[in-house]
Amino acid sequence: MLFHVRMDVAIPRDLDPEERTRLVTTEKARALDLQRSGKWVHLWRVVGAYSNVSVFDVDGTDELHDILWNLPLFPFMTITVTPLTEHPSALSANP
Ligand SMILES: O=C(O)CC1=CCC(=O)O1
Repeated sequence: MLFHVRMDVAIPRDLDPEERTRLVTTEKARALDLQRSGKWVHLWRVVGAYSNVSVFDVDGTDELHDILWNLPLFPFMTITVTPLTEHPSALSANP
């Protein structure tokens, strides 16, 4: 199943800088692993915001929830999930 996910990041300004660096570094490593595994299909920065829009290809809502819940920056993100299905006018639906 495909899901569009928007993540708006808000790390507290007073967070210890070393902890901030550790979180961002581990988040990046996790994101790269998930992209290599094929679960995190797209990862785009939203222009002008500390936000991303992503597409995940996972077995279902439980797997997506587990992935998002375990992201290092999860405590500092507001996450909006939109399930996707093929549009009937998409090229992929009209070979
Ligand atoms: O910077 C972000 O948008 C949050 C994030 C998701 C994956 C990553 O490496 O950073």
